Amino acid sequence: MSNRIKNVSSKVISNFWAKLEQVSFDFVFKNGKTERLTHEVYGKNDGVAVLLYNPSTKNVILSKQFRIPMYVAGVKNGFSIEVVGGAIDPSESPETSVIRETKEEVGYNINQLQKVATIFLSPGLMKEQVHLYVAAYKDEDKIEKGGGLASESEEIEVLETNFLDALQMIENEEIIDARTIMLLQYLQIHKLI
Ligand SMILES: Nc1nc2c(ncn2[C@@H]2O[C@H](COP(=O)(O)OP(=O)(O)O[C@H]3O[C@H](CO)[C@@H](O)[C@H](O)[C@@H]3O)[C@@H](O)[C@H]2O)c(=O)[nH]1
Ligand SMILES: [Mg+2]
Repeated sequence: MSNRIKNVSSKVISNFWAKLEQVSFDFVFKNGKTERLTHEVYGKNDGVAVLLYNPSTKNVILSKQFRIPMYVAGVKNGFSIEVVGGAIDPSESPETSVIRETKEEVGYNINQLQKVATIFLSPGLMKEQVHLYVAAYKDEDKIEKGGGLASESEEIEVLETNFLDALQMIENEEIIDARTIMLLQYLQIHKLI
């Protein structure tokens, strides 16, 4: 069963924000037959996402922003309710990236991160791995307005939401981002809030 993938080559189709490659490879099927396949692979740096939760007030911090892929899919006018997250800068560790994204997007200063999982969001298309975290916060940790970076044309609305209301938003399909659903359910399963 070893060495079933041979002669891998890649052609860059687009390299705008992230890279779209056409990857060709010989795939040896279980019956021993080899076929040359070409698949598209998309991705940039790996990503992070974090759900902030306040054990005292039972609130979580979510964000709302425009997502063009969602708009193109004809869903929710493109506005998505999500956890904090984004692409890791090349010089950063995942943890440093979470702390920076949290400040930029929602204005909180967090330091205690709890790792939940590393996931592929769409393994048939994307090579990006996303490192998921939860982090407890207090009201005093709010140090900036948040809202995203104007220099990157980000416009992020910060939503401080009761945890049970957030779970209800999964039920009624107001929240449809996979990372956000996973992390809300993680809090619920582990009774962290
Ligand atoms: N996605 C994307 N973003 C772009 C593009 N051009 C500019 N941007 C800008 O680049 C910034 C990316 O912000 P981040 O917070 O780093 O990323 P994100 O959009 O929140 O997260 C998305 O990408 C992550 C990294 O790949 C993913 O981890 C995450 O799941 C999500 O798809 C945003 O300001 C966005 O407007 C583009 O072609 N595509
Ligand atoms: Mg982001």
